[in-house]
Amino acid sequence: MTTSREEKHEFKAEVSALLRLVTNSLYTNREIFLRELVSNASDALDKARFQGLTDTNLRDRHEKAQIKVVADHARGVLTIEDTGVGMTRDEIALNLGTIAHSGTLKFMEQARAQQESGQKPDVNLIGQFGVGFYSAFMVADRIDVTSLSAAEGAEAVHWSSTGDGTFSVGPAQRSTRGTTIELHLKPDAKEFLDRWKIEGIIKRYSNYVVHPILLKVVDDKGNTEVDGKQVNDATAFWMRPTRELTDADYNEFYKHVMGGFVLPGDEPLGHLHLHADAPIQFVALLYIPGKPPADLFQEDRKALQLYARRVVVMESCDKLLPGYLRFVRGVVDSEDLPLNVSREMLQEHSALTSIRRQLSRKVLKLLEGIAKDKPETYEKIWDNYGAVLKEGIHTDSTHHDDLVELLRYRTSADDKLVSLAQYVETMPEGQPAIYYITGESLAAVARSPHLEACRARGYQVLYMADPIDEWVVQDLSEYKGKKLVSVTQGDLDIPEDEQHKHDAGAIAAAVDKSKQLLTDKVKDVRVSKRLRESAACLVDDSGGLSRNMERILKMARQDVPTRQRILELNPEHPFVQAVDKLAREAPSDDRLGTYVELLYDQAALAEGQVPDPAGLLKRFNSVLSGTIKI
Ligand SMILES: Nc1ncnc2c1ncn2[C@@H]1O[C@H](COP(=O)(O)OP(=O)(O)OP(=O)(O)O)[C@@H](O)[C@H]1O
Repeated sequence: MTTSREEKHEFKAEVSALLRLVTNSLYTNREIFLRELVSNASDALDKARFQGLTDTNLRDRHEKAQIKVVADHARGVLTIEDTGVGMTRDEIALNLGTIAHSGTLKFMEQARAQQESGQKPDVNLIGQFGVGFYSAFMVADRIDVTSLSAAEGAEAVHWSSTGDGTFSVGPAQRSTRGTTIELHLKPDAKEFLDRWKIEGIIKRYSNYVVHPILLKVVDDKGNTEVDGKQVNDATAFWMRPTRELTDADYNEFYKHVMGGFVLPGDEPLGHLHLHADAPIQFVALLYIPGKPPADLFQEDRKALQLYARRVVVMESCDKLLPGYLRFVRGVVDSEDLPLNVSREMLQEHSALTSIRRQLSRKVLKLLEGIAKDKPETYEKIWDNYGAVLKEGIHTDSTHHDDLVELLRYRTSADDKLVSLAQYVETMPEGQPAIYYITGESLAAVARSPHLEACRARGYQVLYMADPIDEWVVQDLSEYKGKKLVSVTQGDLDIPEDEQHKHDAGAIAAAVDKSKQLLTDKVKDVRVSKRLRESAACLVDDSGGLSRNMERILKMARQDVPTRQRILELNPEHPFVQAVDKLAREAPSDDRLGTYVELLYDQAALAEGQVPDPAGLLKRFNSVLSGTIKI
């Protein structure tokens, strides 16, 4: 709805809080405000270009796409102007007064957490949270926005605020579509009128913006000093031939892809620059980010940018790579995509499927190459994205074998990551299977008694501590003819060494007594082949859900029944032997109940669980008091 009156509005509470933070406490890196406003202008130009392809009624359809930055020393005003889609009255009040998405809150949470831990809130990442516009209040004590929407019939609108909790919206004069943002610079921010400073900032942060950024400078007497000098490159970086580009160039463009800024030390761990001709013609420039993007596990995460002949057609297109490669960021530009269709139709276009097929293969090849030639870099990739990549084992049967070769695990041998190929190569002679253990964390699996027999035989056990590993092992029953065997499930079939050979009836009395006394706690009791030092452990049946899987499903609020487990006793353990002796010689001795319970307690404790702490203490003390002789 349009109205000719000037109206005052209050910012939504979270915007006010954000503004207080931005205007009062952040004085490092103030220059990023320009990057944010230029990026908004560029987005608005992209939108206009895209809408103009299908909407013949769009205002100023053939208007030249450009961004103008005007430094007016006489007025003390810095202006950023674009010929983009503009905003209607309703849009301006919504976009610059409330928050259409949850970005502000997330940004505030992060800033607050930084403040609480004694750090300065990092304003640099403000753009990643979708609240970049407000960063302009770091340098301006008043902002005037004039905009004319490209929509048919829209009227020009003026927005103004001093960032103090309110803003006003009213009519304006403007004849061509686009947006002008006037920053009335604070007395201590006049440096942002300096020509060289502005050029430096634009080159640093916005060089790869594909629209020309033109600079005009007016001196303090009102004379034009510079008129319309183009400051940025304004070329599509990805169209340049690979042979002309250096690693430094690629790293620069990486910053652009990541939204203009990356944290210190965040250099891409690899990149892929692909010029493909058949069956679809496209160029892709993809990066493996040095630091995991914050939205990696969010539904609305960013994906690759899709261009059709240098025009952005989708800011974030998740059809170009499978979900398990979602950490890859970059640009895809195709000659073969129709420009004059809706976004929905584009999403379903067959060219995307073909591009996705090629990109998936190439990214996996890139990873394979890094794993082979730069194992240390690959370890970083694995630590950052291994849990995401593993999803592919379960979801992508086409690339199953390639993905299996990319798997890395820490093992019971040491802290190094190994591939399955390395594991098999270094297996001692006679080792019949590949052993693994799944659990809640690396620390938890490392102290598990289930590893004892494998350790004693010199067999490495793969540590699987990501929830997704439970699905991986379901889809990977064997590798190079060797079965993958869980050390926590089933009757572990490890060849026994001479020293530890014992017959199944070795501790028959202890086993029988435990079965009898623990009927409501365990499904069965048996002699263990996997224990060497510990007295007892709990194992799962072979097949069926593992204990860890049960835990994961319960955390995901799925209704899974708790299955009873099997208690295994170590026939070489003195406590087990003592219980066995007592059970044979005095089967009705009252103490047997306590001892057998204690065996069960130990097994549960080894897994970090104490089902009955009070009972455990009582049992513990009754045994201790019996042993201390004064
Ligand atoms: N120059 C402009 N032309 C048209 N719309 C604009 C312009 N500047 C801002 N807007 C609108 O205001 C909204 C809020 O801008 P803001 O910079 O705060 O966040 P954002 O642009 O959504 O996030 P990000 O900067 O991370 O892309 C934008 O999404 C856009 O709709």
